[in-house]
Amino acid sequence: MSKPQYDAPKNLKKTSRRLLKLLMQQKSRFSLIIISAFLFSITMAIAPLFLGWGLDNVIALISQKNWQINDLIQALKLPLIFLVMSWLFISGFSLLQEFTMASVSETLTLALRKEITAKFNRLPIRFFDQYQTGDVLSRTILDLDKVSEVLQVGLMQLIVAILSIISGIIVMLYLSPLLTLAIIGILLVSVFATKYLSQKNLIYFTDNQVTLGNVTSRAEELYSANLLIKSYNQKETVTTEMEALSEAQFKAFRKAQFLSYAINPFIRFINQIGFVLSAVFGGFMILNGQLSIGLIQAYLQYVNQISEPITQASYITNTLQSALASLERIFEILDYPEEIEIDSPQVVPEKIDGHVVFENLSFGYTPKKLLMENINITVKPQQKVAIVGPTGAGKTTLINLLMRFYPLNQGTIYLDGQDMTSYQAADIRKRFGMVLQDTWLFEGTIAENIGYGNPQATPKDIIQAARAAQCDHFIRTLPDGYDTKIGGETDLSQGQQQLLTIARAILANPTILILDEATSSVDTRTELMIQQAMNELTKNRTSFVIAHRLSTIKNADLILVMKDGTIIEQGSHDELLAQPSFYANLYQSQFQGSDTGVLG
Ligand SMILES: Nc1ncnc2c1ncn2[C@@H]1O[C@H](COP(=O)(O)OP(=O)(O)OP(=O)(O)O)[C@@H](O)[C@H]1O
Repeated sequence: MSKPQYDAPKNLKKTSRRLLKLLMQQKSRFSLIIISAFLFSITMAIAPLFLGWGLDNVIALISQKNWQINDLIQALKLPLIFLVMSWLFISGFSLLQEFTMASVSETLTLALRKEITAKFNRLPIRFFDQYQTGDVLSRTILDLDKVSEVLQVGLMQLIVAILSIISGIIVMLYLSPLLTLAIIGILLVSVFATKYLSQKNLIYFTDNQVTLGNVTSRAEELYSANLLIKSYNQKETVTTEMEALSEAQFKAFRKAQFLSYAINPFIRFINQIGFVLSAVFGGFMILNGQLSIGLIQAYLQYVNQISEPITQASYITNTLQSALASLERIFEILDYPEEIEIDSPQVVPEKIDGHVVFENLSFGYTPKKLLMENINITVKPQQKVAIVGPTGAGKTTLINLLMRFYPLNQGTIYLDGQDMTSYQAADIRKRFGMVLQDTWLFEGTIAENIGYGNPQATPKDIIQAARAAQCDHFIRTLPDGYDTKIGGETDLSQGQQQLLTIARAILANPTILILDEATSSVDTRTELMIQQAMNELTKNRTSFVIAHRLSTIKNADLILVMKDGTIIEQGSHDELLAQPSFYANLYQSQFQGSDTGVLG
């Protein structure tokens, strides 16, 4: 897994604008939040005045000598009613805005998640070459989670904090401008302290995320390569490595936690200094008759009420920034250039003969370096093409180009005389079937796995395909037959898995078939069964086989011999052997006298 980057966003303005645009898609709910937060802050700003009013009424009453309990009730009645009402409003608004914000954030996250999923289907293979699986997962899971969490909590807090600060300061300025300016001065110190500490904290948290990422990806490797580790006796090395990574993660976590717990008490201490100073100055003002006791008590409540949001706001802006950086990483995937399709594609004809022509084809994975140049191949309908050549020769690349996984630098591939790019890639790919060495079976029943490429297939069709692929017999010996679940208790051998994928391809009934013969050795009987199944599969359709077995190569109508990215020879087995050739050399060195040699 590549290291996650939880740094500041590269383009703060642009990303914030884009986020706002996304939020504006839920305009009514977002407006409700703003209105509710506004009313919440106003009520918060007014509430202390009611308490002050009540307190002043009580002080005025007890300074008279003859007062009755009824007088006290009268003095407190109205202020208390207003106070209770304001607290009810505050709770109501708080509930409303938090609930609505959670729903806005979840809707936005769901929309992003759906957009990413849809995007994956449109991304070119080049994207998957460029980004590692771990990186993509961390963007689509961790980053998205972070955005959702920060939006839900952080954004709401920020909106409320800003509005509370503004409304609080307005009332404070009204009560005592001089004292308010002094308080703001002290609070600014705590703002800068918070900003500084939370930035440091973010760095520690980033470290924590990175070290956690390292531990996770190493653990992932350990599980998947467990067999390899055991067979190479690497247990100790791996354990030491894992311990070192876990140790580093522990240290980073401790640092991050310590600072995050230390920030609040420290900031609260500075704020308390502001509170004490206001109390002292307030005392003088009461003595000088400038303010009543009730109003000073209200004023002190304001100091508390704005100091918390002020420090909170400076803390949240950092968290928001890191969420914006996460969002940027998600946008990077969403903005990745998609497979280029022509504007008005041709409809793929119902019947395709499978006549394939590569004409003057050139291709390179990077624009600067060409791997293949001037490739010309003609394959007649229902021919079997064997592609052979040493490792890295370009066999897979040729198949990738046929499947339109990469755009050509030059040249054209024709299918039944029609330029393949005149069809939509997804439409034309439906006519191709692929059976690769890495058999892909998903968690589900055997029947579901075979029926994957043909949703309309009946159980009878599935059994028929399994028979043709020589796997009906072994499926019936399994505890639940075709309903046996793969991935649980049932472990299938490599050969059995290969047979199932062949059955799947037979059922999908593609016009053109791509086969990557397994190089791994299976027992002779299974090998024979696979061979028979493959023969069944390639019958009556054009097929391209990355061939490793001599029997396949000998039976092929056309052999393409590849070396260093190019086709150096082509012809039938007999044609190629009839003259001195690279193929003849390969054949003599690897196959003569044996029928089971492996080529490529
Ligand atoms: N996605 C890629 N990006 C860049 N270069 C690549 C990519 N895939 C393959 N190559 C390079 O292209 C060349 C041909 O690779 P290719 O996989 O087609 O060979 P191959 O004949 O199928 O090999 P093998 O028999 O080992 O599978 C190699 O030099 C390889 O390093």
